[in-house]
Amino acid sequence: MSLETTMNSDTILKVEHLSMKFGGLMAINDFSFEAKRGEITALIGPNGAGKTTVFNCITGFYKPTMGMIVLNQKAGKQYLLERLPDFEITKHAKVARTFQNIRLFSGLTVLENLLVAQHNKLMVASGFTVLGLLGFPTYRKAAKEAIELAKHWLEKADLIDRADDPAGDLSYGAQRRLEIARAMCTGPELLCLDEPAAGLNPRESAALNTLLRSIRADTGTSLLLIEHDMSVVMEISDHVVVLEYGQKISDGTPDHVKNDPKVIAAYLGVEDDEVEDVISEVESLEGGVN
Ligand SMILES: Nc1ncnc2c1ncn2[C@@H]1O[C@H](COP(=O)(O)OP(=O)(O)OP(=O)(O)O)[C@@H](O)[C@H]1O
Repeated sequence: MSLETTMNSDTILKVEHLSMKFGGLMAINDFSFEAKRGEITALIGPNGAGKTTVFNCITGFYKPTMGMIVLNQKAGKQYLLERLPDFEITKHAKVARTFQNIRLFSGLTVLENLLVAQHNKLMVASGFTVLGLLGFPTYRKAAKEAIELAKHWLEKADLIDRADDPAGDLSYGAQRRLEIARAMCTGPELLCLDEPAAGLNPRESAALNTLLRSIRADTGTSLLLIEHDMSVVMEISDHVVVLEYGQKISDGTPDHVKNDPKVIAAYLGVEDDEVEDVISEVESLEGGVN
């Protein structure tokens, strides 16, 4: 489903008045934010704040109780994601995602995982017939291009030397990069990453940051990530949105959010009326250190 509305072309994603209710629990309550094209936007917040629920609404795994989610493609075509089934969100709106738990085909090789991701393209080239098996020229050309694209992303993810190894043999950090490479092979306009740094050691975390930065620099893909690792968030994000109990409590640059009293209070778990005390304590500690 597509529509034409006036929207700033710099905006890739606009979430408006999103609410999601599970029985009596209001997991997301009137949440709005925008992600800019070509930027890395991070969605952060304490455990249970509603981050994964927002992701699931954007990627079609949940249908929100209320609200609108507009995906604004580079060419100007817009999609109301809350009305689309998940496979159309991937295929037409060009939103790809990774999961908190790695979901690779562990028995297939690293390269094969990236070719499976391009299955749709190859099926079209085969005319949905046995032409592929018979080596029809259009299919051969598409298959060659698919391998080239896979190799490109294996280079970017620093996995080219492991192309023929089973994906299950890779280290945890390498599997995370493979998942991202696989998502990039689908040519997404928006890539949603659910805790990409979870469980990574500092070296793997640095390799992940390099990959995400190169995606931002070299492709038109915008990134939206949920992340608990603040060093990753503060280092690579252009824009940070903070959720607490399903509501937005802060929105801005990493520096703005880091110094926002509401965010400090949310992470320290203090009540609103204690925020000022916490801030002055933090400031006096900072004064002491400097
Ligand atoms: N399918 C569901 N059914 C019922 N409640 C749910 C469901 N999914 C999430 N919730 C509830 O919604 C709230 C938000 O959960 P969510 O997983 O979105 O938070 P989160 O910020 O991603 O947390 P974490 O950082 O721990 O992953 C929680 O109270 C959770 O228990």
